[in-house]
Amino acid sequence: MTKLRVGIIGLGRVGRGIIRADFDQAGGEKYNLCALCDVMPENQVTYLLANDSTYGKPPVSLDCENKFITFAGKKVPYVRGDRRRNILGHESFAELRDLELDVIIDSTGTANINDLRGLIEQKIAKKVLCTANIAGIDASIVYGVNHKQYDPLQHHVIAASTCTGNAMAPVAYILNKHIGIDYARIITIHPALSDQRVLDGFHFSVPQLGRTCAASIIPISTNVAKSTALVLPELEGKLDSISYRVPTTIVSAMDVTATLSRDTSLAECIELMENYAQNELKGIIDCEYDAWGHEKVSIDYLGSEYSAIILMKHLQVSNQRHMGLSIMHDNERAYCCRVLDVLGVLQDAWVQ
Ligand SMILES: NC(=O)c1ccc[n+]([C@@H]2O[C@H](COP(=O)([O-])OP(=O)(O)OC[C@H]3O[C@@H](n4cnc5c(N)ncnc54)[C@H](O)[C@@H]3O)[C@@H](O)[C@H]2O)c1
Repeated sequence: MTKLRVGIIGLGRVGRGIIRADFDQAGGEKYNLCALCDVMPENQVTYLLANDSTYGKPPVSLDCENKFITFAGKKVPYVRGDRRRNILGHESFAELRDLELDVIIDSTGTANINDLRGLIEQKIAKKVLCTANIAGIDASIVYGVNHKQYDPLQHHVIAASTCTGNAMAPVAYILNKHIGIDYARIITIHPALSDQRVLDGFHFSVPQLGRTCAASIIPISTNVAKSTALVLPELEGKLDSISYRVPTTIVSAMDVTATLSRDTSLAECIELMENYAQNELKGIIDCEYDAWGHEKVSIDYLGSEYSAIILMKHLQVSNQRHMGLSIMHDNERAYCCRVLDVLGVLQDAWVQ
């Protein structure tokens, strides 16, 4: 099978994480990486790829020269450009067009739907895969939950949902399919992200994200309820969510309290989760039973590729209808692995 020609715009935590996940999983051979783009100069991107404060050194040698980043000897064209300033007709994007990409991943966090459709209209790529659920996309895909609904003829601008959407949706899918969810409140305890300030300062849209990130637990609204309902529309209106940003760098926790639609038992719920973890959602969810009788802490899940790790000791059912669920996930690593999985879905269904 011909490998898709893939480009990535936005080489931040997620953009670089996608490249790294591909090298870890398949020596960089899963897809044909043909273009990289960010506002940074290529030597800074290379420096950040080679020196990752969270994951350490990558499993590949890196180098750079004018307009190329080299991975283990393979030269990948690098385009320095700011899509916000002038994507359409801008010289740097003409360079991208010449690379004849099949799919471009947008992991900038700054795109709107017009930007993304523009990439297709201007023939920069045939499909766009975005790392956020922005308004107006053709489909949001959570691998393991709704990836079989991908339709290459209808879906051109696709999102691989969000990190928390990928953690919540598989578990919600299991519960809703077999027991039913009347209502759930989802609390995410999320590590700091690059949209926060190191010290008090200006934040263009959420003032509390402008507060010193290491000094506070910062409550903010989050889209995890919406992201889950996007792939499980039957849950629309039944979910609420809030996020607390905490001063850690990686691994997110999720605490869910759900009212179920029928009576159940802890034993039934354990069996359900175990069954999916070993079969239909193998590699996507994991049931965690501690280490030598001791509970792990968030950093112990660094590098985990599971979308959701269910802390089985904290799975609770009370009064047969109320469920408490604790989940952990490596918000970068697991998400980047799912982006690769969604790319695989696009590749398997490639018709152009
Ligand atoms: N960090 C996570 O855990 C995580 C997980 C899942 C999804 N996401 C989503 O992925 C997106 C990126 O998140 P991130 O954490 O990697 O952010 P980041 O700030 O680390 O990276 C964004 C990168 O995009 C570049 N960029 C921004 N605007 C650009 C433009 N107009 N043209 C070219 N390059 C541009 C920036 O220079 C930066 O390198 C966000 O939408 C975020 O919500 C993040």
